[in-house]
Amino acid sequence: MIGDCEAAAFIARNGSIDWLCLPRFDSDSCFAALLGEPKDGRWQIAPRAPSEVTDRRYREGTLILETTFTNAEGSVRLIDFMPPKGQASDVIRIVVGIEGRVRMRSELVIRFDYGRAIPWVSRLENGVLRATAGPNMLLLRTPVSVRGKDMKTIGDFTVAAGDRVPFVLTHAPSYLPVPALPDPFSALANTEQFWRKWSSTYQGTSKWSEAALRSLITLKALTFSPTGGIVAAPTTSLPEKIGASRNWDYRFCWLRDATLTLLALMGSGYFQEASAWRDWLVRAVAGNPNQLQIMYGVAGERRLWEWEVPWLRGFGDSKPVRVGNAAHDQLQLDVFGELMDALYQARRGGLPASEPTWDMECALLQYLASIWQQPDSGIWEIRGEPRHFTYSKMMAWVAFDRGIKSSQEFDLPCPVEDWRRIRDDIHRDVCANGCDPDLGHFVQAYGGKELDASLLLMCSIGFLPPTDRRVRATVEAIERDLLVDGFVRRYDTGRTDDGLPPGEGMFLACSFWLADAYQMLGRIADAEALFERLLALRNDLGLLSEEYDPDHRCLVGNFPQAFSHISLINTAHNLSQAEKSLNQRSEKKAASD
Ligand SMILES: OC[C@H]1O[C@H](O[C@H]2O[C@H](CO)[C@@H](O)[C@H](O)[C@H]2O)[C@H](O)[C@@H](O)[C@@H]1O
Repeated sequence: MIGDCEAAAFIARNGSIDWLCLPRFDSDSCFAALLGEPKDGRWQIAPRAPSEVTDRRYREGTLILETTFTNAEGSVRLIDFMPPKGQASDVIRIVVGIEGRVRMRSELVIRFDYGRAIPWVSRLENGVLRATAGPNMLLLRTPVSVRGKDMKTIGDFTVAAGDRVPFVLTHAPSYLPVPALPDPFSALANTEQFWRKWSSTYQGTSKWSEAALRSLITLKALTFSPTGGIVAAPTTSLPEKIGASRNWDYRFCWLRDATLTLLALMGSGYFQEASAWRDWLVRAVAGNPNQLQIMYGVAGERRLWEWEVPWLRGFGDSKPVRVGNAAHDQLQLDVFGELMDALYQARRGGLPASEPTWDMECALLQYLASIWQQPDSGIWEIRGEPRHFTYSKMMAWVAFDRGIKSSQEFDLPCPVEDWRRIRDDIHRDVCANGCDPDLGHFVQAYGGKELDASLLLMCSIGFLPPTDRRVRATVEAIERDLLVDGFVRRYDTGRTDDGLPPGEGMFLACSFWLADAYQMLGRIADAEALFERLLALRNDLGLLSEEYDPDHRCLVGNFPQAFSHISLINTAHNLSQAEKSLNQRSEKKAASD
């Protein structure tokens, strides 16, 4: 992935940009080969003769991708990046000759509207190629001579050691004048400086700092900088099981994912992003609390209607390809808890507020008081009948708990006696109905026997201490029933009616939560071993998707997913804290001996 903090492009190992939506993450795509075929739009730059990728990496601390191809003719490096967006969105590709004389080809297939709209291509006086379709325009500038063939734009060229051949692709509205196109070499220097400066804020010193920093850079890339909104992932419909139908559009801002991002950013010293997100949140949820949505568009849009794209065959034939997300109008009680917790943590972290949020928080809790007893769709957004999910109720408890703490610690007025009473009622209700007396552990939903990995969070949210026998029993039951190859399923899709055919990968965020639960239970060696195994699942560039398929040994689901990267950062911090305290304890002991 490369990106400009407003959109992201995905580059395959064969040098082909197979996914790109411009100018926003959630715009219609102009390259959709990832979800279909090359004819659905892509841009490949690669050696003409068969070659191998001998190296692929990000420049240190940046989102600038370098891919090195080697073949019998020599070796070239392809540098791909998107400069932080200025007037227009640009994708810049520079081919650098390393050894020999390598014959190269650029093959550009522009298809707007998710692969459907073939643009009208013309050449401007200055040699720039212009592709126009409806409201969109893409401009290509390169010293390479390009020609049209079979509805593609082809450019053949040869690169000798030391040569640098640039390509600049710029998006702009078709009804505006052609924007100034950037100089590719100074754009490279500026982009490198931008990311290096951003990365230098992170002061992590543990053995996991490098992994955490890569995840932080990924979260930054998922942040829509004009508004501060954070998308769950920049892709749609990458399947949770190859060939199946659990394919969703993640190019929106979930309150849950984004709130956890806020905490991970603040914990890593990134207060500016955290504060931009908090301001986004306050704008998005402003209004009547009974209209609160669980997700919004990057600028706070509310209408995220879901539709299917029948002409795209889907990644690995996984149909349907969906745009929009019907989960946007579900009731998910946990988001109230995540919101109240984030705003409480923001206060504790001293995050400056652009607007006071306390009145809004009071209104949210007043509304939650009237609905917490309702069934909901839960953290996993089931599409079956709403139920009384145990974790949703625990998070309703969190909402009141953090409201009370905010009021007490920051001297904010509230009906504290009422809130205390409701908080305690919810706790009693969860312990009475969410914990099965025969099994001795918590269960997914009231009255059921099923397990759910969200229950792993009950200690870290403060609902019960790690010493509680029901907590230990729940972790042990999850180890027994939800682990496959040591990784965690969120629930058993064969036994929980989620409205969908069963079968999906191991949920990576839940696997990190198990490592956190181990750490809280004092099982540090287990926690570290699981964390190391999870790190090993990252692709060669340090990126994680939503899930992992242990049978096919591949990442599945949308990519890269904020939820997975947030969890990685949090677990890295938890484990390094645990190591620090262990070291301090042994130092103290050594001193007293
Ligand atoms: O699997 C069913 C649901 O999957 C998606 O939701 C998941 O992703 C969200 C964004 O990262 C996350 O907040 C949620 O907890 C996950 O379950 C999908 O967006 C839903 O529409 C779908 O029902």
